[in-house]
Amino acid sequence: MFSHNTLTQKRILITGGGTGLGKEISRGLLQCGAEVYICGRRESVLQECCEELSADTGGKIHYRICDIRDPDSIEAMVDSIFQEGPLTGLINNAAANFIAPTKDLSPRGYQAIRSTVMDGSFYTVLSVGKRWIKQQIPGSIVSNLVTWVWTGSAFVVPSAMAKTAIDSMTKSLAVEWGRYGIRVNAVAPGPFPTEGAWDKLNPTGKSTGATDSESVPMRRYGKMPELANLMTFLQADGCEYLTGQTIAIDGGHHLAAPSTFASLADLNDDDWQEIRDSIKASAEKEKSQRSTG
Ligand SMILES: CCCCCCCCC/C=C/C(=O)SCCNC(=O)CCNC(=O)[C@H](O)C(C)(C)COP(=O)(O)OP(=O)(O)OC[C@H]1O[C@@H](n2cnc3c(N)ncnc32)[C@H](O)[C@@H]1OP(=O)(O)O
Ligand SMILES: NC(=O)C1=CN([C@@H]2O[C@H](COP(=O)(O)OP(=O)(O)OC[C@H]3O[C@@H](n4cnc5c(N)ncnc54)[C@H](OP(=O)(O)O)[C@@H]3O)[C@@H](O)[C@H]2O)C=CC1
Repeated sequence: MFSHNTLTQKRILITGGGTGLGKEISRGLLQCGAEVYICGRRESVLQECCEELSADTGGKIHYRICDIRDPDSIEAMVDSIFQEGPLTGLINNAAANFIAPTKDLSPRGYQAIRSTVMDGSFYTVLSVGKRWIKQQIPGSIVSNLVTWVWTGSAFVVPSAMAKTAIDSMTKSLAVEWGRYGIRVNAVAPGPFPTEGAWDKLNPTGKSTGATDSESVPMRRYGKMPELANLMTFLQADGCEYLTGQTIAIDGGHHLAAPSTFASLADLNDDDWQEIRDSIKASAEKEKSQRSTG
């Protein structure tokens, strides 16, 4: 779809780029000639991802350890990247999520999601955007959202709220920063199975609904190269007039309900306990690998 030099001269930071969708988007950007920076909290995961993608693509990929909930950590990361040369693009992809009945959420549970998805994306945009404005460099910001920005979703309320906030940031900043040549867009994927998301959203196989491919009009999950191609298009030159948009890539899912977790209302307390235990086991495994945060 694109040539190997579509993104030559582009230097793109993708948060949470060491796993899942972020890793496959990184692969796509590298195949088109971009230099890529990824970040996350687990050094071993980032290191392995860089080794694998550089061997597979021959492209230039670097990592930074960073907790995007901490604005100082972001500033240090962005500063060190700009010392090697300015970025041309930013992809807000890092996120946190788990399914839970909202009545069972503690303030800390809500904050864990909000601080990553809403605050983390905003802090990163601010850190990169203010440098672009000061240095008079144009740039492309793309946030990885979800179709719940239009539909909402039960049982993942903090995620739906925080993603919707970033949808609003996308529209607002497209206007405020248009005069600096900074484009601000977003994508809203439907289901693209990853270990990280499925461990937190369908841990026991009982939480179908949003994660069920049969309810997608195209009767299949998204394929990673499809999302990587959309991200490449939004980071490439040629359609700079495109800004302030959130583009769905979901096989028509949100136009043909249920693309949400509304159906989980049928689960009982025992189901929810089993789900919570399973999510906790996945989160603890990831935490034991963290270098920060
Ligand atoms: C359209 C179709 C699309 C199809 C479907 C796809 C939709 C995609 C939309 C978005 C998808 C994603 O974002 S998927 C991304 C998945 N990846 C991740 O989540 C990676 C990052 N995750 C994490 O860091 C952790 O898992 C997470 C728990 C969120 C945060 O870790 P922390 O160390 O910061 O926090 P902890 O101390 O463990 O927990 C903080 C509080 O949260 C509570 N908590 C933790 N798990 C809980 C649970 N299951 N139920 C209730 N509460 C829970 C704890 O009890 C704590 O509260 P107290 O008890 O009060 O202390
Ligand atoms: N999979 C799907 O079907 C869909 C996914 N999405 C979106 O795609 C994105 C990627 O999800 P997916 O790949 O499935 O899930 P993953 O769990 O694989 O990705 C989340 C990434 O974010 C990083 N991360 C989480 N918290 C922080 C933090 N505080 N600081 C820095 N990095 C952090 C994680 O790394 P680490 O733990 O090392 O910090 C991890 O690499 C998310 O924004 C998600 O909402 C949207 C719609 C559908």
